Amino acid sequence: MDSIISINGLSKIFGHRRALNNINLEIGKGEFVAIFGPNGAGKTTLLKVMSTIIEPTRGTVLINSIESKKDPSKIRGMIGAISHETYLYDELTARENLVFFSRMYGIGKNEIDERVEDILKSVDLFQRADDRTASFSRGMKQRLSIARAMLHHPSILLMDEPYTGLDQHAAENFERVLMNTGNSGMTRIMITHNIERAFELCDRMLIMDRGEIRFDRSKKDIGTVENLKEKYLSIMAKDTDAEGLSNL
Ligand SMILES: Nc1ncnc2c1ncn2[C@@H]1O[C@H](COP(=O)(O)OP(=O)(O)OP(=O)(O)O)[C@@H](O)[C@H]1O
Repeated sequence: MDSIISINGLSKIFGHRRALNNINLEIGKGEFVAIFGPNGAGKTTLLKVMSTIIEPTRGTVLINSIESKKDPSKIRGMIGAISHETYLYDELTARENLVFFSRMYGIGKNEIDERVEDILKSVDLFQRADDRTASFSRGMKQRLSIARAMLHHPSILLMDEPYTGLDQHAAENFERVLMNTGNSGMTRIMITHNIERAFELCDRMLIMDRGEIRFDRSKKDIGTVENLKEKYLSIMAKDTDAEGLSNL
């Protein structure tokens, strides 16, 4: 496998709490990976270490063969991130938000207008480009935050519970936009409690518990979403402290 992310012996300890325990993980270019697990399993910490927001206590993360600790700003340039927080400015229009972030990403002045227009079209918000973000629905804001995360053409997209607050229709729109992003061979990793939707979208499923990866299989090998749910439940049954069953 041609790895774009290579994680070796990764641990993160906060005070006396071990959030990640000796994680080893290879993710191939263009893969779409789902990460499941109960609250406190370490999912967000893993994504934050990948995106250089948090430094590991031990171990290494290589992105495109570059060690993240050695060149965090280069790593950030390769990564786009989406979470349930949109990180948009409500008082600015959609276009103004994207122009602002383009400048932050250091995109050349004469490229910005065209890039912003193209990306607004790809997330179906071109008609609303000059409306204030405050007037947008949760789903529209989430699509605008995909646009923000994609402005600098990242090779990796990290998503932390992107479905939060989206209704069925908004979730479908979000997925359509997300699937369009796969055309460029972008690698995508998504934390979610939504096993059904993730099983449809992703090609590889990880289950984390207590800072460890307890399950890692391709969708093809798992076969059906019922098999995945069964596996999830059997892992959680062994962990009496685990939460998250109600989210199934
Ligand atoms: N900044 C921090 N300081 C101290 N402890 C932290 C910090 N961030 C995370 N932790 C702890 O690390 C563990 C893993 O947290 P993390 O947020 O990665 O879990 P998660 O799997 O993303 O959970 P959730 O599904 O609730 O978002 C938890 O016990 C959490 O309390």
